[in-house]
Amino acid sequence: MIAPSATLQLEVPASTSNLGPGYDVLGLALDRYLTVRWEPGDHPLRVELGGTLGRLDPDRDLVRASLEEALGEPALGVLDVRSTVPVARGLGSSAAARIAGRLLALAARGGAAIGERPGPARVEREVRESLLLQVARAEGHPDNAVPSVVGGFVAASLDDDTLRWTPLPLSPSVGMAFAAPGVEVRTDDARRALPASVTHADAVANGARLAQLLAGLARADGDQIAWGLHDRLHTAWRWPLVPEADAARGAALDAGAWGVALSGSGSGLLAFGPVARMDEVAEAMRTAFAPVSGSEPACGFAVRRALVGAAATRGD
Ligand SMILES: Nc1ncnc2c1ncn2[C@@H]1O[C@H](COP(=O)(O)OP(=O)(O)OP(=O)(O)O)[C@@H](O)[C@H]1O
Ligand SMILES: N[C@@H](CCO)C(=O)O
Repeated sequence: MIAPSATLQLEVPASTSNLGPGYDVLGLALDRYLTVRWEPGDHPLRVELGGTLGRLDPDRDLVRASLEEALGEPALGVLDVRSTVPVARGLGSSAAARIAGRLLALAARGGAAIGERPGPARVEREVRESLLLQVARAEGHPDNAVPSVVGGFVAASLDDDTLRWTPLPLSPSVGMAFAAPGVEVRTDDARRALPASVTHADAVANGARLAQLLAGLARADGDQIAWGLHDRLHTAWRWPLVPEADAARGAALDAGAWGVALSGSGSGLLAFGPVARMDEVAEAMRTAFAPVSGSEPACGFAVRRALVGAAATRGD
């Protein structure tokens, strides 16, 4: 049984993924955060959940499960886990939780990953690559894990258990807004909804859109982004899982967005447009989702890219 020698605290940014045709490849860290604090103690680990995690069962917390899996033994003390990332809405909450648990385990074992210096401490390179591989394997895809650990906009792939990733340019003039209905879409379910194969024509068309999307995002070309967001690998099968998705996309476009894609596997949508329009776009989408009755109210907010990935933060 193990507890940290001093309080450990870290934050992990949310991530949106796919961005239309970049299925299982494109990922972007966003400025919503999972914050975790592990305090020493000599009693069995007590988990306290807050923010968007308040409805979850502390006994089945994914941060704790990842921490204890990585430790290989039970943890002691108090684990305070709170989040501003909506759960099962397409913002990579599960990847963030897995990253947090593994980073805490590394720090408790004396790894230099986090917690040794005051203020933000980035993850060391070797530790980072190993962590990325573990989380990408656990998730089954790398497009949430990579941006949440390294920050920014990335392309990532996990082929034959080899992880490759590269940063990508994103113009600061590209604004983004996220909104989701009150119902969740679990990634496992959304992956099961996909066909086993797609046509050659669809694969070619997707590559063409992806290339245009990346060029458009690099230089904030709204028309190019709008054209590039059309996807033929996953969206057609998942869009029907999101109630009022057509209404929310229409509302976003009416409010000035260039284009809209599923965020991750849904149920959230991510809109792109001029930075100055994004509060209104988010509110328009949220309003369109509001009539959907679910476990929680609809949400909507403008988002910005998070340049810094998972990092230690100074405790109180
Ligand atoms: N801290 C946590 N503790 C326990 N379970 C969590 C935690 N964070 C997320 N989860 C679980 O992860 C699941 C959501 O993960 P899922 O991969 O389906 O969606 P997501 O990661 O929020 O979005 P996406 O993968 O589409 O970007 C939920 O079932 C939720 O219970
Ligand atoms: N690329 C993954 C992201 C899920 O967060 C999917 O679309 O299933």
